[in-house]
Amino acid sequence: MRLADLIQRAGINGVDAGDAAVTGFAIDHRKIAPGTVFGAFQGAKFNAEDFIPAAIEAGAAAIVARAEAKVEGALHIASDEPRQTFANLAAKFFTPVPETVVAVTGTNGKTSTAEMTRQIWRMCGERAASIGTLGVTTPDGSVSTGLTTPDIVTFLSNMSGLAREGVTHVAYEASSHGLSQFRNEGLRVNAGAFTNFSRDHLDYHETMEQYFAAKMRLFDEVVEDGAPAIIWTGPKPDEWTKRAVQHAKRRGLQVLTVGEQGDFLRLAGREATQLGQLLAIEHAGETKSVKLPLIGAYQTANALVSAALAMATGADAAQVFDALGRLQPVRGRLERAVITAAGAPVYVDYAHTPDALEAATVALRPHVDEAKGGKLIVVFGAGGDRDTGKRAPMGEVASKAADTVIVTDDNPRGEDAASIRRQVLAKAGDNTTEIGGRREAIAYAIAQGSAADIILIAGKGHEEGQIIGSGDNMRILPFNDVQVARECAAEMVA
Ligand SMILES: CC(=O)N[C@H]1[C@@H](OP(=O)(O)OP(=O)(O)OC[C@H]2O[C@@H](n3ccc(=O)[nH]c3=O)[C@H](O)[C@@H]2O)O[C@H](CO)[C@@H](O)[C@@H]1O[C@H](C)C(=O)N[C@@H](C)C(=O)N[C@H](CCC(=O)O)C(=O)O
Ligand SMILES: Nc1ncnc2c1ncn2[C@@H]1O[C@H](COP(=O)(O)OP(=O)(O)OP(=O)(O)O)[C@@H](O)[C@H]1O
Ligand SMILES: N[C@H](CCC[C@H](N)C(=O)O)C(=O)O
Ligand SMILES: [Mg+2]
Repeated sequence: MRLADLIQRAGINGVDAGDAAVTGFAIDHRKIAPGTVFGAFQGAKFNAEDFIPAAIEAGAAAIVARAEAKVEGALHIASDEPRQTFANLAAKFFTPVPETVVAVTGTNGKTSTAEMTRQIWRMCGERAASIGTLGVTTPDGSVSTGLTTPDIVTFLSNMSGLAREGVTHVAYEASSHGLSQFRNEGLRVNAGAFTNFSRDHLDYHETMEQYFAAKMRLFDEVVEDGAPAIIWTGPKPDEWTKRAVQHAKRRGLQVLTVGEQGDFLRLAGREATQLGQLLAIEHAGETKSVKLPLIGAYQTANALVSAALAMATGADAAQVFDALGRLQPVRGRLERAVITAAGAPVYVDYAHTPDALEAATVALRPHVDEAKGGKLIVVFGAGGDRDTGKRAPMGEVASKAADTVIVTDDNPRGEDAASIRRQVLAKAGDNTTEIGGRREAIAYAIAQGSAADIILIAGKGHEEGQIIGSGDNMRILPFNDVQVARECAAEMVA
């Protein structure tokens, strides 16, 4: 492929690439082969501009970097926003791409929504895939990628790989890190969704304003002109929701609100049943009744946003409503791991923000048999090397929402686990106990649980390991909450 053609198609002016050919794209200088275009970005740990000479030595055909970067011996594609320019250029190389691509952002619910959108499409007969925290899920299986948002080269090559395998519909999760680092764009995005906004990741974004601005790049820049913007609006739309609507309107997108206050899909009624929820949904002047086979208000929210994404990109409404009734649970999201010998149901949930802990406990509270003196028992911790300011609010929320709370460890990474627990405990009430080892904490909760109780193990969801240490000392010890809960329940019987 000729570099000059890619440059022209990406709308980059003032660069003469001559006859140079392109063989690939890389953002890591160690992955350069002759003919590769190297994106040399300034990162949190490295300034890849330092690796430009080595990249050229290895045969880089061109370097996308700031104008100030020193490039000698290869074409310099200079840009004020090298990551964005690189994404746009690479996207012209990695083709074809799936016909229908949608992106989901928000603090909580991105993975669930991307995954449910994939399921709905599949039930509508499309070959669909999703990309996010759970990895890449295709019609043929799933592969874990480690990060919610892969790097831009992996993202774009995955997209074209999926298209080549015949996948026509992809829903991907646009994290704030990914959006602010231009890690998932360049290709046409047909619709975008915003689930909700609350505290998280302030270690990286510093302020709520900056965190919100990162998310709003989805509506401001990433989705195509005039695209549908699906926005969740709960019973009382908060300021962030209103601002998301403003962003979408300002860009001229087609705003489709969903929820108790929604215009496109209005949640007119929601009743908890033993195994799910009975929903009344208004759409296009008609009210449909849907038996959602999942519990918890938050799962209704994600299911409806997914339904709207599918409908807004061409799926038949009747088929979508039918699919809602057949949704499969999303791994690690209010997943019932086991019922103990004493009869206590144990749920695993990926809640790792104050808002998510609230949502998960609200979802489970109705299942506690209060008439029989049942308790909601919650085990959770907060991750190391992540937003420290969310820790005390998480402890406070859990101790208010649950009857018994056990604060334990969740991926301490490079931090001292005991110090993280202390921060979580700062505003927690007397109903809170501290047990460092996560297995011991889970065993303790399970030993307490009776048939009237509900046990919630929060924070790790689908994760398969406990991350301890950082840098060269980082280790991932195998750990899966569902499996450990089952083991602890079995040990009690033995
Ligand atoms: C803070 C952060 O987001 N970092 C991500 C970011 O790194 P960075 O650009 O700052 O990279 P860097 O390590 O400083 O290196 C700068 C550049 O030098 C290059 N390099 C580096 C070394 C070398 O020898 N040669 C070389 O060329 C690197 O490839 C990179 O392009 O870009 C990298 C590649 O795209 C990511 O792997 C990396 O994720 C790190 C590992 C990470 O932990 N990220 C987490 C926080 C994250 O992004 N999480 C969100 C989930 C959030 C959520 O779900 O709520 C996600 O979307 O996954
Ligand atoms: N719509 C929602 N409203 C409030 N809380 C939610 C919502 N959806 C999910 N949650 C909570 O957030 C947790 C994580 O859900 P999910 O993995 O779908 O979110 P995410 O946005 O992808 O998270 P991450 O940022 O870690 O990738 C759930 O286990 C639940 O506790
Ligand atoms: N995507 C989130 C996941 C957090 C999960 C929790 N188990 C933790 O380690 O904090 C993050 O990287 O912040
Ligand atoms: Mg996710």
